[in-house]
Amino acid sequence: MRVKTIPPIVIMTSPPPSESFDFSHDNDEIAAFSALVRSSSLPTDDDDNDGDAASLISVDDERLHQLLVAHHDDDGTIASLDTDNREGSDWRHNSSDDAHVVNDDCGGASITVTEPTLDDDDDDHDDVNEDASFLLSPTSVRRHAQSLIKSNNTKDNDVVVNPLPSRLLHFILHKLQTNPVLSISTFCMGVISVCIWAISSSSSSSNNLFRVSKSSNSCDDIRLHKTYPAFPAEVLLGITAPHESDKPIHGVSDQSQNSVVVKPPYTITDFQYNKSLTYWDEVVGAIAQTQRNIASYASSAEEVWTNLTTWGPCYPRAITHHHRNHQRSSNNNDGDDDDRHQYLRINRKKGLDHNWTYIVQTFNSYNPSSLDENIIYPTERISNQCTSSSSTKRQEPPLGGLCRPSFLIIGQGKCGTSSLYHYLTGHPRILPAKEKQIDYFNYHRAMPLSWYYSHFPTIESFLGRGALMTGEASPGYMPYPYVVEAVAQQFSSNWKPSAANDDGLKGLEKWKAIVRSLPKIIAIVRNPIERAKSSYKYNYVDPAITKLRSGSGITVQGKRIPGKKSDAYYRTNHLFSFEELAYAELIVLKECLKLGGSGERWTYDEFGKRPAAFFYESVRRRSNSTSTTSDSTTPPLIYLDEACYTASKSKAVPRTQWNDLATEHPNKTLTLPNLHLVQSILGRGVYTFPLEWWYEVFSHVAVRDLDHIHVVCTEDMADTPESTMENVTNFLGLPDFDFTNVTSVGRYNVGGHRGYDTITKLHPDDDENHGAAMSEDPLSFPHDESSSGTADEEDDPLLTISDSFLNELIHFYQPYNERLFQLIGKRCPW
Ligand SMILES: Nc1ncnc2c1ncn2[C@@H]1O[C@H](COP(=O)(O)OS(=O)(=O)O)[C@@H](OP(=O)(O)O)[C@H]1O
Repeated sequence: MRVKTIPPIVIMTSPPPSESFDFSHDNDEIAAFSALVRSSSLPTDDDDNDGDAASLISVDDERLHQLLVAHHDDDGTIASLDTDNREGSDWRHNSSDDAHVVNDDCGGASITVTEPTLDDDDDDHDDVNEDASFLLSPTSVRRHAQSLIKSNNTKDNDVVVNPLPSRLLHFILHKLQTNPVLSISTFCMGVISVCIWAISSSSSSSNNLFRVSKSSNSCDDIRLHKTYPAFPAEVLLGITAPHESDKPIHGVSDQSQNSVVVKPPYTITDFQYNKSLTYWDEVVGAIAQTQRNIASYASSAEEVWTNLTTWGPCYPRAITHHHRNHQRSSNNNDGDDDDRHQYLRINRKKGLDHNWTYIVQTFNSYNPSSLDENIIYPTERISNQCTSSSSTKRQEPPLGGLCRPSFLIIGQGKCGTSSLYHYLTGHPRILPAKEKQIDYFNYHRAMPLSWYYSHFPTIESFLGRGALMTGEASPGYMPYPYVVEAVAQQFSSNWKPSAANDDGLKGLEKWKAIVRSLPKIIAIVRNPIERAKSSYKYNYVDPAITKLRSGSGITVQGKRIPGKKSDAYYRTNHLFSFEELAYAELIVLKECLKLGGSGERWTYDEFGKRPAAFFYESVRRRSNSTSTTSDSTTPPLIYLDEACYTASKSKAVPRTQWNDLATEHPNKTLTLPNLHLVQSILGRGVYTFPLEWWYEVFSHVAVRDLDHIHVVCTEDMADTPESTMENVTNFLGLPDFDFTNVTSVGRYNVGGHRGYDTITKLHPDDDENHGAAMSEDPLSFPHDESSSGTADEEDDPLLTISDSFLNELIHFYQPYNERLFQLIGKRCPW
């Protein structure tokens, strides 16, 4: 039987109006609804046939809307789902005029469908507005289901209606009743996931736990991997998988059929052996507690709610602003707890008055093309409340329901961070951020933390998808010690770099605990000469040509450079070659990075003389140590980006390192803003210096069992992508996953700056656009294995390097590369 891919609608029945909830009670309405399902032609799975079943019907929400509207006159059913205004969980009220009760003609039970509001725009949106109800008779439900079958031109057995134990539904509804606004999404997502699981498990004679149809043209779409609906709800809700004996198999695609078969890639046992997961204890604790609660049927709403809304890296769902007013004044996250209890107290009383009987929740989880809608992000971006003042930061909006990143890909820029990010988020247990690069810790630090977290999926997405983590990739993090400091202090207020040295073992234990609370750090490094060429193109050639072409008033020697000329014209007349720029920088770097050079002095002055400086002790310790380097000829910690590049000479010569160049080639001295990174096309490839600051915080020689930083070689990602990704996965403590389908899609952001999300297929024949993209882009350089150069690019005179300069570069980088390999404990092939 083929399972339909249309999004499911969950129709749930209400709990009895009693505060002490009896899970074994079979509500009349459930029985009536079960009868309704049985009396329809749809198959059910109520094995013991005792009516202990409510039903889940897969139906497209748009379709349902149409159907409901269509039936309005027939039987008085009101259909007022406001599909226009719905985005994520942002459901809106319907007008009370639209609601009225229907006398049903099937089983004597009338069914009220109440649409909850989760409209975050409204401060006072805590209660479900009963006026917003719309009403649906059992007859119309059946009719809708039947017409749906017809309208979709499917065979009967394409729609599967499965029962869920009514006590489970009672249980869930009870939660909704006691805390409707806050927990509704969580539970609906859980139930939807259960439905999917139930549907697929009953519909397949094989061991498949999930089946997701593949849309015709999406099979090659990497994003498909992010739509796997495997989920923890089955574990969470205490439901055992049907094939317990099956060891879980990690996400597998069955390409032979028109479907992708996915098995949940982990079970609770995976967690038990995977201690490296930062929040392992929380996850296991939440699962275990929830299972116990369900098993005993004696849990309090608070307990279960807490467990379900504190998932892995997510903060408990915050209370609405309205209820925050009731709490004692508190600006920190602990306020959430007070809020919750207060809210529950109020709502438990109120809950009795709620006439919740059915909730319709739609969730469009299976359409790969609408991936972005599938991930429920916070409905409101909080940027409007932000200013740069630190007092504003103290009044952080609550973090409830938001999730923090568990890993940061910190760079280096032009080393394949886009590919690494996309490959990694192809793992079914990782949810992507709203965008690859958030740049919070370098550019947007003044924004509240909630702004940062609003770029990540919410707790509902985590629960619904069975995700274990999310993360981002901002290459602008790596070069800056102040970013290391910001990350450490953001996630742990106790951090100080010397913690591990404070008082022997105790200090070390303290340090471990602190580091475990930080996101894991992933860095990627590439042959520095190749990186430099990529940067030259991205940071210099492309922006310069774009600007020149636009004729935006760039002058040389007082004369305006004409716009709309050919690229070749600009390259020949107005651009420095790679070698020219790199040579100028090399002189500066050599002086800066020598033992006792300006970099060492500058860094010591900046950090080693101010006890309040975050890295004070690190800098002093390392400057006294003779064993920090492999060859004793390179200096200790250097803040390369700040220390090595001198200030502007003039507007026309923004770096004094370009002084000679400007004199020799006045026609190429462009007064362009945003060429600042060109100062460090070579420097950013001396990876050891920026990384050592990160290692000061995230690694410790004495603690081999706790490495919180992992470095990937770009060339390994190019040559052996699957095993490279497997290493990253192991580092993150995630279940194994076969990345073949993810990495074989191609590479991201190839050739200058095509966009972080733009894929270039590995074999040009596979990609119609590839050729076009490359022919637009004749400027490039001789590439190594990891790059994507073409013969055309290799001919570009701007990129030609003399043998002597190439050797000089190799010689320059060699000691720093060795020092890097010693730091990271492995060698890259350069
Ligand atoms: N899988 C894989 N293996 C090897 N190399 C790869 C891979 N994916 C991307 N790339 C190359 O990485 C360069 C882009 O790096 P980033 O995405 O980090 O750039 S950015 O800093 O975010 O702008 C860019 O380099 P250039 O093409 O030389 O510019 C990409 O081609």
